[in-house]
Amino acid sequence: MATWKLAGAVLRGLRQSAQSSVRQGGPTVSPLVSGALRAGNARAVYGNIRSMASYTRNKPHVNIGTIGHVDHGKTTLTAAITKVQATKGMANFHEYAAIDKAPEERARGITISTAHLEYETANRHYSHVDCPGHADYIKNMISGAATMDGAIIVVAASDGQMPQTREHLLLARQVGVQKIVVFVNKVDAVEDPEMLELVEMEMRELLGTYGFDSDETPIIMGSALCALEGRRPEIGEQKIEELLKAVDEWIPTPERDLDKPFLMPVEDVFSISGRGTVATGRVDRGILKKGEEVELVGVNKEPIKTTVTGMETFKKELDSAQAGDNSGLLLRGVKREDVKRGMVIAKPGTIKAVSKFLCSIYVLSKEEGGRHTGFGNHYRPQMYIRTADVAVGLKFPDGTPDVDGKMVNPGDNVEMVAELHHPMAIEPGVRFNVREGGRTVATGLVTQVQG
Ligand SMILES: Nc1nc2c(ncn2[C@@H]2O[C@H](COP(=O)(O)OP(=O)(O)OP(=O)(O)O)[C@@H](O)[C@H]2O)c(=O)[nH]1
Ligand SMILES: [Mg+2]
Repeated sequence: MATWKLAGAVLRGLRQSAQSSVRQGGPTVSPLVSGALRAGNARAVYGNIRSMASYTRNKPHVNIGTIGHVDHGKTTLTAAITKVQATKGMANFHEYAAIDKAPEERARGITISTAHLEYETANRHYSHVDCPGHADYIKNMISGAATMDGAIIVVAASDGQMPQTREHLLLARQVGVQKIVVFVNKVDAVEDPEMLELVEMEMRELLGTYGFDSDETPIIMGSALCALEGRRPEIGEQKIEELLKAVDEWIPTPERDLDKPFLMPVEDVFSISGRGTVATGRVDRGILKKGEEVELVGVNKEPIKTTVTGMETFKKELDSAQAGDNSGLLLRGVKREDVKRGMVIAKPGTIKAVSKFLCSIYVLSKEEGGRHTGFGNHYRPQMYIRTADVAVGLKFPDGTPDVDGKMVNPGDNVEMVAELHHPMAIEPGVRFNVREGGRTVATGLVTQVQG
């Protein structure tokens, strides 16, 4: 630990002279535009074709994705992976511009919405979500990460860890990602090999801080750009091979909850004219067959009843959607505007929309990127639950002495009562993040539903 801390200090010194490639935040996109962007991605999962191939479950399926600070090379790496796997017939090559395809993404050179794509290795079938690194779009990152079984964190060797390297590790952990593989990118742009060693030490320290295995986590160093451009295979293509091997070996195929009642949090929604509304997301638990009835739970007090008349994964037809699948469900008789990201699609009668619950909260310290000051009763931040984000009021439980004078300080663990602005599908054991003023300030767990 002591050496890591020291390494961190040395590295920070080194970096003062190094040029940072971090871009400044520009104007944010309007909700309308970002809605359109998201729908574009949902269409990767569900096509508008009536006759299509069926999805064959001949390999275990795992959901992964790229996370990390803005500009560190997540989209370039995603494109490079598909390029390398395409040469073996295990992927369709997605060019960089085909992943960041929205006009605003191209103009600003950043990822705004998540992009979903698929590829295979010899051992497994992967669904991959490329997340935005920019702090303004963390909402999209959280809902993308909520679908991952494991993640690749990309960190540029030229910059080392940056604010969203840390925040993404924290959020990934909090949404249930257990295992991470580190890709130290842009090694072509770094001349001093000592710099790479320091980045590795610093990343190991960070992994430990956020509850990941600091010693055993694989760290691969390479250049996504070289791999994509077919240059310097020793840091390009070969490193992509090493990365995929590490992902195959280090990220376990999760045990899926196939026996529990079906539940899928909605990540994206779009409509196909003449056919209906499609909701996409990663199935959390259970199995659903075509033609079965479901409920859309959340936002409204009462669920919306509907029937699933079609299901697909990456434009391939599914007979049933099961825990772990990244799927699109065609919903009968439901309007596009009635389905919202953050709702869940569940087996009827198995989960309720509630507004009020008891929770256990950990308030991040200043050093962890949290608040510098405490907060009191009736604190009103934004809560992120599964793929949802909703305004919340947090207050101390009834009977707390001196409620008006009581403060919760950074670094504290506290039990509080949460009241959501609108009801969501909540049950004990569900984890959430709390954000305010553009940063994550607390994480928590639902302990008891109150109504
Ligand atoms: N020198 C060098 N540049 C790279 C490498 N990988 C990516 N880049 C460049 O870094 C810039 C950012 O790459 P992106 O892949 O868009 O980064 P990102 O992490 O997806 O960025 P956001 O999604 O906006 O957070 C681009 O100009 C890339 O060409 C690399 O291995 N070496
Ligand atoms: Mg990107």
